[in-house]
Amino acid sequence: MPEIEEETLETNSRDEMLSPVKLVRFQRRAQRTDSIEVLQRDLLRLYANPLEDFMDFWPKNPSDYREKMGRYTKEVRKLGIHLFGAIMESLNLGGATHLKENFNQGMHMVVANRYSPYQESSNIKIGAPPHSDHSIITILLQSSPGLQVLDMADNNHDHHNNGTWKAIPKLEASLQVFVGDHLEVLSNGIYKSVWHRVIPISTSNARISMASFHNFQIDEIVEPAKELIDNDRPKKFKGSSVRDLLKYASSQKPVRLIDTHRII
Ligand SMILES: O=C(O)CCC(=O)C(=O)O
Ligand SMILES: [Fe+2]
Repeated sequence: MPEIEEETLETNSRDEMLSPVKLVRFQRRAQRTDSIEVLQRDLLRLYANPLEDFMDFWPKNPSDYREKMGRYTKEVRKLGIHLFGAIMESLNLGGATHLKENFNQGMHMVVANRYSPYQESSNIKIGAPPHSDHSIITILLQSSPGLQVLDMADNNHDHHNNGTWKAIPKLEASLQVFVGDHLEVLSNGIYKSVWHRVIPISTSNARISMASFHNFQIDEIVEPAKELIDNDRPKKFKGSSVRDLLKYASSQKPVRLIDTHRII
């Protein structure tokens, strides 16, 4: 059976999930069609909204880390807010100020992933197993290729075992934006979250990526917007919070929590 091992090296909060800094060696057994392998990466997770509440907990080394990371998270957050506004407009929810307010006050989690060079001889492979993100949107910066998304074009979205993996190229000076599970819920299934993975890479350099997860607040229940529910499109999901999604993710079930919350 799949299982997860997380080694927490540093933690700082009474609410474990909101611990402002967490350095983790993340290992997960991934079931491939013909074998089981252990996938590993190192990650540093930081919270970044409100920035002034969290920045004091961030690493101090190198000495310009907080300043540079602070600048990046501020800019990426502005972009997230801008994109969320555009997405709301695309759903004819431009006037739903409570949703924008929820997003503005929401959780911004930044995860820096390090995939060390992959050694042919090791039985531990370096990568990230197939998953979708818990976020509303994720904005990703990557140093080198390795990321793949599942093309669901001719596939029922409930079944992530089928479909074709497509490599995402690394484009210079660009960011990638992913739809996460909570946008699928909020949009009542109009936007679909992206199933993705990082395949073991065999370069001599480490691969670094920085994922910014934009969410509502951790205990805010996300439900399909009532404006998007009608006879033709009945309510598709029950509500869930980010905390629910994060807790469930660590239990490593093969389906997404939101799929267990499907009403139709
Ligand atoms: O490293 C990447 O490119 C993606 C990482 C990822 O999917 C995640 O942190 O959720
Ligand atoms: Fe991801």
